[in-house]
Amino acid sequence: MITMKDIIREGHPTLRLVAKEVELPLSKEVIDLGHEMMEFLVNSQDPELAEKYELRAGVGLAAPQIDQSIRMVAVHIPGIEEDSEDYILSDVMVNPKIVSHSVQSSCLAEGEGCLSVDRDVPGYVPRHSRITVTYHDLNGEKQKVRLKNYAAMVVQHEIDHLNGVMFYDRINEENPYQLDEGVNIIS
Ligand SMILES: CNC(=O)c1cccc(C)c1Nc1nc(N2CCN(c3ccccc3Cl)CC2)nc(N2CSC[C@H]2C(=O)NC)n1
Ligand code: NI
Repeated sequence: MITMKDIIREGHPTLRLVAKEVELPLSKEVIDLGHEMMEFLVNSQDPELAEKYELRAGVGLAAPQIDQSIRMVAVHIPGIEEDSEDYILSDVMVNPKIVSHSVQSSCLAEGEGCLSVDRDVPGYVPRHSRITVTYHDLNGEKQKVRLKNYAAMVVQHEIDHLNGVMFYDRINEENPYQLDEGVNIIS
């Protein structure tokens, strides 16, 4: 199982690489890795398991974060309602591609955190408010999803990892809480 020791931290060169496209059909190794990445997110959100294995909670994980420079991310985004079993989005995305996006931008009101960044980096991270993403799932099926709000922020954060981009690259250096005209804040 993946634990925090498998997650590389900022400064590790792999985080700044452009990850390679995954060959189709998917190999057993890639499929197994995808399931392990999803298992990490599920475990990290379970209070007992997170404590037992000292996992930091996350809703997204990109393969480069476990030093595998391939284009695969896992997202496991719970509904906001307490203890609701339904998830806004839970899937492993192979070769995810943003095929269209809104002109409008949004950012998370509380900023962003990253499992590869062991410090608090305050500031708004402006991203596309809405995105349409195509990807292959672990069954090799082509998927197309339209995302907005929190899920759209998370998926863009993870796709950034596939292009060597860290969330703080997008924070305005002069004024981290700079808000351009029309940027929507998601709380
Ligand atoms: C600096 N301020 C902040 O971090 C921040 C501060 C407040 C609110 C938000 C909303 C913030 N922002 C932020 N909060 C999250 N979590 C909220 C808590 N949650 C979680 C925690 C415990 C159990 C189950 C779960 Cl579900 C895990 C996920 N996650 C991300 N990101 C950025 S996109 C990828 C995603 C990620 O997984 N990061 C590790 N950002
Ligand atoms: Ni991250």
